[in-house]
Amino acid sequence: MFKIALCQMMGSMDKEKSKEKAGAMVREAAENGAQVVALPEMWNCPYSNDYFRDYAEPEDGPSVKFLSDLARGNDIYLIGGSISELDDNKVYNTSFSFDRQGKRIGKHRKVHLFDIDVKGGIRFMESDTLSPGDKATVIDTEYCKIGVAICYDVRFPELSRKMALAGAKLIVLPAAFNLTTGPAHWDLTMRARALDNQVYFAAASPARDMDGVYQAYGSSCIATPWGEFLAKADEKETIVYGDIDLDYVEAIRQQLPLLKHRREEIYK
Ligand SMILES: O=C(O)CCC(=O)C(=O)O
Repeated sequence: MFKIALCQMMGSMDKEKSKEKAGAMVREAAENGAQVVALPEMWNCPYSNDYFRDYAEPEDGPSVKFLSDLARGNDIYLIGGSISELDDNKVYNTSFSFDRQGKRIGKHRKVHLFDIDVKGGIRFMESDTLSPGDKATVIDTEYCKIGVAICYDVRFPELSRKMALAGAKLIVLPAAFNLTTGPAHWDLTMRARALDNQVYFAAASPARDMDGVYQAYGSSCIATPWGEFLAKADEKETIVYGDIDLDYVEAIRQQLPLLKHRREEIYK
């Protein structure tokens, strides 16, 4: 059993201000007993193609160092949301993870870029500025294996399934849905990924800023392996907490052996 905290923080155009906010929320979560803490997608960069390149940093840049210090200083595992990462003149939407000593234990580049055009709703073309990652990410912690994916990645069940088959009992998703697809699909998708993989599924969103360049849906949440919500935020700045019970994962997997009943030979 361990406690996870999702920091639903209000972003800012000012990177230093975002760092201060992230630092304060992670500290508060650790003081409240969280052993694993997650930040949202693009927590230090406005979520817009206009800004990704300007705010991008290399993996040895100050934001990654800041996250490592935050993990070590608070003695927690940190899933560092995602930041805009610059590598070889390409920009990625990347999540870095750290152990209690601040050692980097994971790096996930968003695999599925958010290119959609919903009539009367939202058009967004991440691929105008971002490049995709090319692998699934599962990190090792003293509690269990944790899968890490980013936002739109959640819509591709194969990725979560791959992480579950690689041993993940918890999947953490830094995410920033919007006011069109959020109300329609957020709850359903998070619960479905938890249910069909019999994992805890924890999604960390930014708080909603109606004056910002992007209005996030908020609703950071933790779904159980039974497909229910254990905790869920509204759209305001807050920290969402939940106890991850690994015995419960095993119990559900025994009682309803979905993962065992798979017929891979038929799906190929
Ligand atoms: O899938 C969606 O509806 C939202 C995805 C998104 O906002 C993202 O990938 O950043």
